[in-house]
Amino acid sequence: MAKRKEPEPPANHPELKHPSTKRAKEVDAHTPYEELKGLLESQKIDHEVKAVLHWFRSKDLRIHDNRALHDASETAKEAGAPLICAYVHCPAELNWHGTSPARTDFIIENLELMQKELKKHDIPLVFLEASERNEIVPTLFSLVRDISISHVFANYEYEVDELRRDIKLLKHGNEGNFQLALRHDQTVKEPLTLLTNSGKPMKVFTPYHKAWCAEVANDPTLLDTVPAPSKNSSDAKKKVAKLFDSKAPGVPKEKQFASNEERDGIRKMWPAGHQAGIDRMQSFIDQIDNYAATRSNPAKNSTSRMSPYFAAGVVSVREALQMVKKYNGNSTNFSQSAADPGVYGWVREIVFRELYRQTLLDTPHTAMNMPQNLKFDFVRWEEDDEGYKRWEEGTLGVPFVDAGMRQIKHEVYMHNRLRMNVSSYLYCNLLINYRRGERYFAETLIDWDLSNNTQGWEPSYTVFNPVSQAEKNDPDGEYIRKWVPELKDVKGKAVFDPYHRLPKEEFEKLGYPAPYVDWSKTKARAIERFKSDMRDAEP
Ligand SMILES: Cc1cc2nc3c(=O)[nH]c(=O)nc-3n(C[C@H](O)[C@H](O)[C@H](O)COP(=O)(O)OP(=O)(O)OC[C@H]3O[C@@H](n4cnc5c(N)ncnc54)[C@H](O)[C@@H]3O)c2cc1C
Repeated sequence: MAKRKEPEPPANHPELKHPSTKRAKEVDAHTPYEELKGLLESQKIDHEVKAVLHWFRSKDLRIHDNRALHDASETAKEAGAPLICAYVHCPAELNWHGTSPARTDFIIENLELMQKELKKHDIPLVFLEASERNEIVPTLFSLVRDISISHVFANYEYEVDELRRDIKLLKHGNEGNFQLALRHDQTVKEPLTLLTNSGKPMKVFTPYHKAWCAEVANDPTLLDTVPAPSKNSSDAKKKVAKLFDSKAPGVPKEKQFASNEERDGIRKMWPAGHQAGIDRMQSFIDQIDNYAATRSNPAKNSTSRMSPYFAAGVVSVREALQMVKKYNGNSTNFSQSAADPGVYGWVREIVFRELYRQTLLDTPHTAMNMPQNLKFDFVRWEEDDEGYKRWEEGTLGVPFVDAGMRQIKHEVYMHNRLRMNVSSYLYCNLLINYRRGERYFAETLIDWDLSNNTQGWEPSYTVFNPVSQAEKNDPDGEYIRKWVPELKDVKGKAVFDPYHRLPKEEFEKLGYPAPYVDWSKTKARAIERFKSDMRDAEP
């Protein structure tokens, strides 16, 4: 039998472009992470410390408990050399990832606050601008050369392109006489260190979670945090005096909010800054008891809403877990048998985040617009622009899904239960390429995070039923009534499925659409399509 071909992405949707499954497997077999690690190990490391640079990227925007920044500071202090910080702003990079206006603004606001904080430590934060993605390294390199930096520190970013960028920097280092040091900072357990008995990185959540809990219970130092950097000495400060008045980058035109009113509303909802993140975490701990019982009920607002702070690294997960540890009787045993259900449940979500980073390094093709299960690349998706439009505006006639899609528009955030439901509806019931939804999330969310998002969007055969999901998780219909005002006066269980549960005349008065597709029929269509298209697929 002829080998089935992967369908070509349609030309009018460049965001759907991706490499072949063959290329994906090649990258998995020779990962850029391995290459980078090898190059780091073979570096010359006898440079005299003249000036030290910490390069902030968009995932470590804090000065507290920042591993690379701390080590940069210690290196500079020991040698009496100046410490300088830099951030390279690259609008093309924001476009490449589809970063939302909200996340762009959040990043820039945090950078401005950090610049002020660092100034109090007599450390300059220099803003550089690279017009194109391939200009990022040369732009940083010119700063390194201009001020004779001997040591560059940064925290690892685990996405393929970001690893390749660091490989490029390292090659410059070898030519340009500086040394590069990268630190693992995003997680508690370093990715690729929780292994199966046969020595392979764990992939399955339950064993990973069990192993993670055991390690953290036995070794509380895994949660140790490091202090903010030391002040530059007055001599060191003098040497870098001209770098203190660097101006924060402006928001690129295509990343601006529609209005100042919208911007102000979002900034109020998601205030920037480390202290704002810590305050939010503290308010969450005050009600963490409710988490186990109501975390899946989107009306109860009982999750932490810490995701934007974790995604941009404004607060580290170690700092957050130190606070949880205090609540947990000063114990780092977060397993089910030892911790309160709220604590156990919340830490479990952090562990998902950790596993997803391990997965990103283990199967880097997941950062290349390719599904984890490569067979899904063989599915023929529907080109249903009307269906997509209704999905995005929240007018599918499916209350739970529509409510979620309206929440994301207003809050640049969506409750996890809804993320699960709206994604399933898009690629199962509408049979629209899941990549379109993944991209829309990136373009809208303030908490966009490549590994959480791509793995959240990983297609599967599970088709969520939005009516029973709503009945179970939003039992009073409060969330639906809040976000879909057309249904606010609908009484009782009719709110979950008004088209089928109200008399025709009553339904017609609501001004709310009938379901765009039939759930049962489209569920059967999706299963059939997945089965038939993946049957002979040989990625
Ligand atoms: C389709 C889909 C897309 C998603 N896209 C993103 C994304 O772009 N960015 C993002 O941070 N999360 C994403 N998630 C995961 C999850 O929905 C959010 O992290 C969570 O809703 C954030 O709210 P919270 O901070 O109140 O979570 P809490 O319940 O308080 O959880 C605490 C933290 O744990 C992590 N976490 C929680 N749930 C998950 C999860 N399922 N997977 C991985 N980490 C988790 C987050 O960092 C979160 O802040 C996605 C999930 C799905 C199903």
